[in-house]
Amino acid sequence: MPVPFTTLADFAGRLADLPAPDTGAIAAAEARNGQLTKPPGALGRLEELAIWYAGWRGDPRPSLEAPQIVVFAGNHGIAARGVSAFPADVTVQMVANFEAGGAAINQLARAYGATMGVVALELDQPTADFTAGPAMSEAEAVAALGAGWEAVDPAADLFIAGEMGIANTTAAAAIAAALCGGRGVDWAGRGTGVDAAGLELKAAVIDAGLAANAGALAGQPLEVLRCLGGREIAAIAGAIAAARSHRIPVILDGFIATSAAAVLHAAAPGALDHALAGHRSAESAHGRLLDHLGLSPLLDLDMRLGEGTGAAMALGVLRGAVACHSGMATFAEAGVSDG
Ligand SMILES: O=C(O)c1ccc[n+]([C@@H]2O[C@H](COP(=O)([O-])O)[C@@H](O)[C@H]2O)c1
Ligand SMILES: Cc1cc2nc[nH]c2cc1C
Repeated sequence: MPVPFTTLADFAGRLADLPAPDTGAIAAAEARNGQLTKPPGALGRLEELAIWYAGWRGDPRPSLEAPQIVVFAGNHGIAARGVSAFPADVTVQMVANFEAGGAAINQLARAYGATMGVVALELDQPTADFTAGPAMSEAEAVAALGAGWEAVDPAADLFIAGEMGIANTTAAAAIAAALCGGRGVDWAGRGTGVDAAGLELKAAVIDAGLAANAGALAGQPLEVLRCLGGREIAAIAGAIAAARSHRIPVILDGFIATSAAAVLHAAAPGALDHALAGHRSAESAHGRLLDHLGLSPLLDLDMRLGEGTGAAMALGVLRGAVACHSGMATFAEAGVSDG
């Protein structure tokens, strides 16, 4: 899909003009839900999910046939500070693994019938170390937002953005601190499995990043993304916005994907109305970030892999919700007494 912005201000303008769900489809889906052969409310949250999906697809009896998963990969200058349990080379190595079909997300995409693509973002050019200044120039941030925007297939009927980037839990935590308040210690987690000393180091790196970029951060969510984010995080923000422009519902993955979503929420309240939280990651601050966004995760499976894996598991739940809503008989059709 062609990229309709060339500056961060343009992108902010797109966020100010987002489509709403189809209220007629929501009303008709609610009416249908009330006639299906089950006690009222007996499918619990599945009912709310199916009605939400119907609204965004503009169809009171929708199908979910073309889910798309894209994994965005980026490298981070702060990786050189030792904030991850793994070396930065793992990012490019995992991209090869995604392309060969050997990663967890490849298996889950197949299991739940989604297409799966990988977008590697300038892996040989890590972002700048944000403890010394902005991670990205405006041109770099816009290019990454645009790569995410372009990756969304307008024909998809559900979108999941996954990510891969050694050190990106530190970037995500810095974004969360800048947007929600607090310090490094409040948002740093174990990521790929750092020890207690690693956790302390992460908190210090986040604090240094907040201090080094303080001038740019105040009240400017897209500046937070540029100064503290990574290319894959910016690409996820661009992809979530592109999906919204096509009324394609989104399932958010873990802590890093949610930090990208949080930037959109801060820039334009309501920008995440087409997104649901797929799961709560075991990354310690993820639950708090979801609370800040007013999102209630569908699953809590102690996962902390990223790649889109938690969201892919939730796709199975959404598929079930839509199948029941659109496939069940009504009381009248089935000749069942409706009490
Ligand atoms: O999705 C999550 O919540 C999540 C939590 C912890 C780690 N990860 C993944 O692990 C990598 C980042 O961890 P780290 O320790 O290098 O910052 C990155 O590739 C993420 O996909 C992902
Ligand atoms: C092996 C490995 C796989 C991953 N997938 C997402 N993040 C990851 C981090 C590591 C270290």
